[in-house]
Amino acid sequence: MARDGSAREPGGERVAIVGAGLAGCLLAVLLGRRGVPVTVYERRPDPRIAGAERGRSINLAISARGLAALEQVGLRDHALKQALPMHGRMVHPARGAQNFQPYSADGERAINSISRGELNRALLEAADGTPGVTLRFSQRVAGVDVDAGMVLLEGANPEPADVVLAGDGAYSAVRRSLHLDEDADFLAHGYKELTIPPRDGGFALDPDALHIWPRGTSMMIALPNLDRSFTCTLFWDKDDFAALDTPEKVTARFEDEYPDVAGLIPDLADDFAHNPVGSLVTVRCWPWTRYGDGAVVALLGDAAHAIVPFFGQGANCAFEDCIEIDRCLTETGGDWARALSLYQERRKANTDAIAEMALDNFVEMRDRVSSRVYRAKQAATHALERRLAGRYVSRYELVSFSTVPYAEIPARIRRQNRVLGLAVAGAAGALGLAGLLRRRRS
Ligand SMILES: Cc1cc2nc3c(=O)[nH]c(=O)nc-3n(C[C@H](O)[C@H](O)[C@H](O)COP(=O)(O)OP(=O)(O)OC[C@H]3O[C@@H](n4cnc5c(N)ncnc54)[C@H](O)[C@@H]3O)c2cc1C
Ligand SMILES: NC(=O)C1=CN([C@@H]2O[C@H](COP(=O)(O)OP(=O)(O)OC[C@H]3O[C@@H](n4cnc5c(N)ncnc54)[C@H](OP(=O)(O)O)[C@@H]3O)[C@@H](O)[C@H]2O)C=CC1
Ligand SMILES: Nc1ccccc1C(=O)C[C@H](N)C(=O)O
Repeated sequence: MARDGSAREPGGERVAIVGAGLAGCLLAVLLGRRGVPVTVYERRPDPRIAGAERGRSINLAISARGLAALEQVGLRDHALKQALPMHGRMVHPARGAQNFQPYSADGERAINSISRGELNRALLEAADGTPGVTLRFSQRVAGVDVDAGMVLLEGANPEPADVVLAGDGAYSAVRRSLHLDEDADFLAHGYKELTIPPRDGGFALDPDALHIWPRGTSMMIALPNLDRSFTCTLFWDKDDFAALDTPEKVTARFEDEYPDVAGLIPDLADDFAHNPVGSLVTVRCWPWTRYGDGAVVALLGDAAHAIVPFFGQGANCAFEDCIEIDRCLTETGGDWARALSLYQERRKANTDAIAEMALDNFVEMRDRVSSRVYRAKQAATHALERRLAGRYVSRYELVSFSTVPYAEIPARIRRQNRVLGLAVAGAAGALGLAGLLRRRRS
C-alpha cells in the first residue's frame, strides 16, 4: 500500500498481525468484529495444545484499563472469574512484622492477579471464534519488506500483506527489521520466578495482597494463583543471581533476606538453578509506523513501548493500544494509513508517561514502602482522597483504577499538590494571623 493507502479499496486490504500474545489476540478479535479478515502469525505452538512455558512471567496484575478493554470483547467477567483480587501491598520487612498498605482510600479497590496463560488462552479462543480470523502457529516472523508488501517468515516463503500490525513483544523482530530510531534501556536488574506451593491445601500467605519484600536496592514480590500457590519474582542485580552458584548459597541468602518465606519454597535451590533470569527493558522508539510502497506497518504493545513491569501496567497499556487502533479506524472510516498515524500520535505521550512512572514505582516498591514517613504520607493521601472526593486523587488510583490517559497523570498530581501546598500555606498563615490577633487583644 502506498503512503496514501490507495493500493486497494478500503476494506480490501490483506491484514496481518504478528504475535498471538495479549495485544495481538485482542486486536484480532476487534478487527474480525469490524469485518476485517486478518491472519495472525505466532512463533510458538498453540499454547492450548502445548501448554505454557515454565518460569516465565506466570501471572499478571490486570486493572481498570485492561478490564475496560476486555469488556469491549465480552471477556471482562470471564477474566475476573479467573483472577484473585489484591486489595493492597503486604510489606514484609527483613525483621519485624508484615504490614498491609491498601491500594485505595476506601480499601475496596483491587488489582487482579490472573494467569498470563489463562488470559492468553481466553483471548486466543475469542480470536479463533471470530469470523475472518486465521491463526497460524509455529510461524516465526523475521521481519517485513514494506516495499514488496511481504511478511518474511523463518523457514517458509514470504506471504503478502498490505497492513502489518506488530504485537511481537519487547524484542520485536518486526521493529528490528524496520531500523527505526530506537533506544532499548536495560536495567542492571533481572528477574527470576519461583513458586510457593499451597500449604496444607490452603494459601501459604494472605491471598488478598501483592506481597513485597523490599530490600533497598532489590526486592522480591509474590502474587497469588487460583491453585493456591504464589508466584514469587526476585528482582535482583543480575550479578547477584550469578553469584549464588550452589544450593547452600541460595538457601543461606533466603534465610538471611527472606526468613519468613525460605521454608515455604520446598524446591528453592532447584527452581533457583533452573528458572531463567529475564531482562528488564524500557524500549523507546519512533515512529511506530512505516509506510512503504507495498505495505504499512505499525507497532503496538511491548513491540512499540516495552516498559519495566513495576506498575503492573504493560499488558493494560498494550490493551489500550488495541482499543485506540479500533477507535481510529472508526473515526477514519477504515482508512488504515490515516488511522495508524492518528493512533501513534495519540498513544506516544501516554506510553512515555507510564514508562517513567513504572521506573519510579520500582524505587517505591523496593525501598520507599519500608519507611514510616512513606506510610504516614500514604495515610494522609488516602485521608485527603476521602475528604476531597474526586478533587484529590492519588497517582496509584489514577493509574490503576481509572482510564484517565497516562500522560495527564503527572501534571494532574503536580497541580493537586500545588493547590494543596497553597491551601496548607494559607491555613498556616490564617492560624498564625489568628494567633497574632489573639495575642494583641490579650
Ligand atoms: C515479569 C513481568 C511481569 C509483568 N507483570 C505485568 C502485570 O502485572 N501487569 C501488566 O499489565 N503487565 C505486566 N507485564 C508486562 C506484560 O507482560 C507485557 O506488557 C504484555 O505481555 C505485552 O503484551 P504484547 O501482546 O505486546 O506482548 P506479548 O504478550 O509478549 O506477546 C507477544 C507475542 O508475540 C510472539 N512473538 C514474538 N516474536 C515473534 C515473531 N518473531 N514471530 C511471531 N510471533 C512472535 C510471542 O510468542 C508472543 O506470543 C509483566 C512483564 C514481565 C516481564
Ligand atoms: N519490558 C520488560 O522489561 C520485559 C517485558 N517482557 C514482555 O513480556 C512478554 C512475555 O514475556 P516472556 O514470555 O517471559 O518472554 P521473554 O521476554 O522472557 O522471552 C521471550 C523470548 O524473547 C527473546 N529474548 C529474551 N531476551 C532477549 C534479548 N535480550 N534480546 C533479544 N531477544 C530476547 C528470547 O527468544 P529466543 O529464545 O527466540 O531468543 C526469549 O525466549 C515479552 O514478550 C515481553 O513483551 C518480558 C521481559 C521483560
Ligand atoms: N504486577 C507486578 C509485577 C511486577 C512488579 C510489580 C507489579 C505490580 O503490580 C505492582 C503493584 N501495582 C504495586 O504498585 O504494588
